[in-house]
Amino acid sequence: MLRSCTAALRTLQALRGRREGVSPAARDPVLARRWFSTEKVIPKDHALPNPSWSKDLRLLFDQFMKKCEDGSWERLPSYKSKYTQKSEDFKTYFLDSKLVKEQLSQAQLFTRGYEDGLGFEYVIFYNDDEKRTVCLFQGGPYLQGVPGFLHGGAIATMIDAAVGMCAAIPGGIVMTANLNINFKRPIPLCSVVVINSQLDKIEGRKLFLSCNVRSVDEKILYSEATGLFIKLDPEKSLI
Ligand SMILES: CCCCCCCC/C=C\CCCCCCCC(=O)SCCNC(=O)CCNC(=O)[C@H](O)C(C)(C)COP(=O)(O)OP(=O)(O)OC[C@H]1O[C@@H](n2cnc3c(N)ncnc32)[C@H](O)[C@@H]1OP(=O)(O)O
Repeated sequence: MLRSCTAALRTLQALRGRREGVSPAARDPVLARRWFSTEKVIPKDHALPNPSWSKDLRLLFDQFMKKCEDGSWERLPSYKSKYTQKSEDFKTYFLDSKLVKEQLSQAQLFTRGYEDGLGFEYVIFYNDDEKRTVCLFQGGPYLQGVPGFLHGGAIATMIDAAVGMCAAIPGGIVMTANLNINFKRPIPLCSVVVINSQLDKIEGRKLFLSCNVRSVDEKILYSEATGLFIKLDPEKSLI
């Protein structure tokens, strides 16, 4: 655990050192391309391995990618701020266009706001026949609560995101109305856990889901949760 935390912190220090005294475009090739060329920037998909991923996370990732080959499972891509169809629909139906233009240009997904390895490293796989998701999650050193363990809010965030995706694929534009979590064992910082979520029932606009968080060898049950997600009504304002 300590070795992967140290590696993530060292990468951050190296990046910071490299940044001193250079212009933003000189240190960021993506930014440079945006400023100096008309070439379209391809947003980075964060649900793919990077050097901060531990051996456990890579092994599990490879296993699930194998399961994707026959089409029964699907890896869900994940972006910091790319506009997916769902988020565009959300903005169209539920947000004021002035607010979208003026205030959301800096916005990015909470779980993707950290540099590689320091915060939430995860990938979610979806099985449509079984209406369930599996999220492989490695919580980095900036998610600490009690020393050496993940903050409960970070665990809740990851559960919300994983269960939320399991609700959003069949449900469309949904929001969390209720999330009930039992924290049964503390999760060691920088370890890998598996978050299993499933859709239990749909009643009108209500989607009921359940979830458990386990160790890679499935021997430790870290948390259990249930969630209620509501499909938003485009006739109703959120504000
Ligand atoms: C998840 C994916 C989303 C995809 C879409 C965008 C794409 C973005 C891309 C990438 C996302 C990455 C993933 C992020 C994941 C994180 C998700 C979150 O954390 S969401 C933030 C926290 N949640 C809030 O802030 C909601 C605050 N609450 C509300 O705004 C309203 O309460 C809302 C919309 C949830 C429901 O309001 P109403 O007016 O539409 O519906 P009413 O009539 O109140 O309820 C409908 C039914 O549900 C029951 N209900 C509502 N809340 C309940 C509750 N808390 N407990 C029990 N029942 C409840 C009611 O009793 C009613 O039931 P009866 O139809 O009469 O049987």
